[in-house]
Amino acid sequence: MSAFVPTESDPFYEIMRPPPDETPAQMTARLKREADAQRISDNIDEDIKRDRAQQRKARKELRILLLGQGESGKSTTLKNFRDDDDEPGPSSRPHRDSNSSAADAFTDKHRMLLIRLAPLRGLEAELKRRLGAGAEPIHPSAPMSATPFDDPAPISSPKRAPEFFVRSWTDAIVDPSSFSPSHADLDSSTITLMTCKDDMQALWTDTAVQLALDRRKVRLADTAGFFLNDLDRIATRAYTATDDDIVRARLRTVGIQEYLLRISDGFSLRGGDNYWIWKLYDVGGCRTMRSAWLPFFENTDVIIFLCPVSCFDERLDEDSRVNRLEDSTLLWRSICSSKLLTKTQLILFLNKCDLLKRKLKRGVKVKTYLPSYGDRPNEVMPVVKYLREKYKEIQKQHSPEPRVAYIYTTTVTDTTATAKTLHSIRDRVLRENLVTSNLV
Ligand SMILES: Nc1nc2c(ncn2[C@@H]2O[C@H](COP(=O)(O)OP(=O)(O)OP(=O)(O)O)[C@@H](O)[C@H]2O)c(=O)[nH]1
Ligand SMILES: [Mg+2]
Repeated sequence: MSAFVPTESDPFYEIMRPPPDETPAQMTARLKREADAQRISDNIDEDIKRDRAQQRKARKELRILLLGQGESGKSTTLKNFRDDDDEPGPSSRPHRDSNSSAADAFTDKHRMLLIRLAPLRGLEAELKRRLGAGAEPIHPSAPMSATPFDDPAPISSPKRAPEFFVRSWTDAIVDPSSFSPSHADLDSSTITLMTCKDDMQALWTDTAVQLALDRRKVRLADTAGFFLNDLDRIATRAYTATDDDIVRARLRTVGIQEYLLRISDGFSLRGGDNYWIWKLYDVGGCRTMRSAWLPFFENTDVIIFLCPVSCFDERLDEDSRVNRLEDSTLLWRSICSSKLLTKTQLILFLNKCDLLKRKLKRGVKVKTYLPSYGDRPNEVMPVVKYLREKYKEIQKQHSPEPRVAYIYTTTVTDTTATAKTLHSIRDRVLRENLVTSNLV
């Protein structure tokens, strides 16, 4: 620890200035006194923090922060905290229409489809208006730090942050019936979608269109919020959103959102009276939003950090010069080394394993983008193992105090598998916090 050395601009300079005739021995003694005072002050801060944590735990309250870069799957993980037993249905691949026009040329038929589908542009604008800022694409910005929260200067109260939303836990538990036509007015958007359904299907299954997409390496089916295979089910009057639809829908998180969940001590969301309150904080992950994270570090018991492992060849939307995996690694290192988070339980999700599998199958080589991967096999298991070791090592090296590594490989759009992961996490988190709060 470095001792406090006053500068001339410091208001206490006159009082704290070393005496002009200080001998080396006096200086050593003074520095020791100052270091001791600093240590006592640090210990008091620590005690206050521990007391607050104990009080929260005595109230059976836990604060959990979801962190990770934009599109890493934080909000999707949150949706999985819904205690719903419905199995998601499998989605089918697009079948190509063998009767469609000549393989690789656009014709009058395509031009006609474009004209007939024009109302969808108006529909898109209307939906964006209703959904707000989260539906807008990010525009690339000037270079920004990956970890703006490392600079402790601009701490602002979360309550005063302009983009802070508080939601109740009933909002987090989405009621599918609220999507049914009896509740939602069958407005012009629904009607436009129904009217355009056949034309959208004709365009999507058209061989020339599919070939053009292949040629331009546009992989729509891998992109967020892909629903074109499900038009028959979705573009209808009776459409009700399924669990699978909810986790695949994409809306950027703007600012920080708070959700409250009641978690039973019996490790089930639908428990008896004996429950914990979990306060979950979902943050916007792109670089422009990360400075808002810092105020939430102070009293956080658990962090679930998402690293999308499929992103090794992708770049950030907000800064196209930055590789996504590198950004995620920088973030993880900074979270691990943060002094404010020394006592925080870190849970790492190596997410988007399904997309990693598809990408490797297409022949994209990890080594090209991550030279340190070397000559290991270009397959899912070795890639995941490599990243797991890498992230585990970062945690070990950078944590101010030793802590357990909780690492899960996930595909958070797979609600069945994620339910099992979250169940195991609930179990571990509750057990650990019951122990630290002396409740067992
Ligand atoms: N295939 C696949 N898609 C995923 C997975 N995890 C998330 N997604 C999709 O990726 C998109 C982004 O996920 P979000 O949960 O919105 O990401 P986020 O981290 O909340 O992003 P920001 O709010 O911008 O910080 C959504 O369309 C998800 O459906 C995954 O494991 N596999
Ligand atoms: Mg989000």
